[in-house]
Amino acid sequence: MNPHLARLCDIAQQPSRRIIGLMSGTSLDGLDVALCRLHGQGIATRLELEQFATVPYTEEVRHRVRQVFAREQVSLEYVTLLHAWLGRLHADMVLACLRQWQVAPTEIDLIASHGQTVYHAPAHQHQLPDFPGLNATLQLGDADHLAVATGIITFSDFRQKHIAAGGEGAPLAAYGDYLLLSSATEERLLLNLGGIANFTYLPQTGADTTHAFSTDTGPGNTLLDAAIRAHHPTLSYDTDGRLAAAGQVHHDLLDDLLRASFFDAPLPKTTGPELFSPAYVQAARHRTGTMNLRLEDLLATLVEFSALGVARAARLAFGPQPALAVYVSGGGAHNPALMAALQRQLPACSFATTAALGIAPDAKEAILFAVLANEAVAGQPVSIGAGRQRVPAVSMGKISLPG
Ligand SMILES: Nc1ncnc2c1ncn2[C@@H]1O[C@H](COP(=O)(O)OP(=O)(O)OP(=O)(O)O)[C@@H](O)[C@H]1O
Ligand SMILES: CC(=O)N[C@H]1[C@@H]2OC[C@@H](O2)[C@@H](O)[C@@H]1O[C@H](C)C(=O)O
Repeated sequence: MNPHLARLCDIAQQPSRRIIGLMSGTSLDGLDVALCRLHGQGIATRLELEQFATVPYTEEVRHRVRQVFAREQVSLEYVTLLHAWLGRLHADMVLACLRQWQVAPTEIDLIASHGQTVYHAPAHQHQLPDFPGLNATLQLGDADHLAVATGIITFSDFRQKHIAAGGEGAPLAAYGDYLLLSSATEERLLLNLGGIANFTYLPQTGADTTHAFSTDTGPGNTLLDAAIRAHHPTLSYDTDGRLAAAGQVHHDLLDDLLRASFFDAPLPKTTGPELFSPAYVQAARHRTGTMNLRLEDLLATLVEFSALGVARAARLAFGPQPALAVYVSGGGAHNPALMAALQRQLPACSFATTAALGIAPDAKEAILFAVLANEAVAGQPVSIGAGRQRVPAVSMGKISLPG
């Protein structure tokens, strides 16, 4: 037997595994690296987050990713090179973290690498007649580079199996959220405010997965970050939402932003910066004569837009006045202007961060991919939701062996 496969069998039979989860999302802020110890599998999974770091992307990395990110037309040569280059970059970042944490690569069982999303194309969004009904998504950063450079067996490209089995490739959060955070005593909404916002609904049913689901809701931080970058190229975000808090919502612009059919489409659904782009905001500003809006007012309007996206999805799912315990994760949890807008839009909900449930809000998405790899080696495929909201029961991730 290939010794790496023998090692994988051993790893699958261990009572606990040390898995590094990697996530680099739509904000292009950096690579999230979560060193997790996962005990058991399935609904009995228990997480210890041993270490976490966000290794920032330099301006050069961001520039390179933006050459292809969410663009319909790109150089195929550039995409090809970026795939290998990001794989190596992520490997170097992991090795640097391990050195800093004084952990040898041989002490790690697996890496679970999400890769860098560069294009997300659910059928409802691309509507291309050549590919009717086809969902597709592309993450770059080939995992063979991670496996070879670190010597650690690496799982990657998790989204493709979800699509192959009938999903849109996202959000995958439902699986990990269900395994780590479902409760028999509380109905929960786990809201992630990344570049794109999404939530997972976990009914108060403990092990019954029939009514759980996750969906994207629209923009999270992506339009806010783009707006501030256009005015202050050296800033990557509106720190603590200070500028947004000093602005006024422009209601005509807000109404225009809400025109996208995405907001009325049934749940669950996914989206990305392909739709919610600076060009989308520019078009709405042209139509509403708000090209000269103060930055503060633009940010206040975009904050309200993100919050309304979440509220609309919650109302579609739970009726006019959702009353749920909401636990927030992702970078938007650090933006008080966004959190205040959410509380205004969903007054009957209570808000806390996932820290209240023992999950560091900035680490949650990277942890989710570690959980998916843990399930792929040691678990059973779990079916979540029912009807349209059902997500396929599959194990996800492709395997890269180090040699
Ligand atoms: N102190 C802060 N004040 C305001 N916003 C903040 C703060 N800290 C982080 N953010 C926001 O969070 C963003 C990063 O969020 P996160 O890392 O969750 O995104 P991501 O993982 O790239 O996105 P996605 O979940 O869509 O893949 C930043 O770009 C910024 O907009
Ligand atoms: C295609 C893609 O990378 N989608 C991301 C993105 O970031 C947030 C939202 O859009 C979510 O659908 C997804 O990530 C999380 C981790 C998910 O799959 O649950």
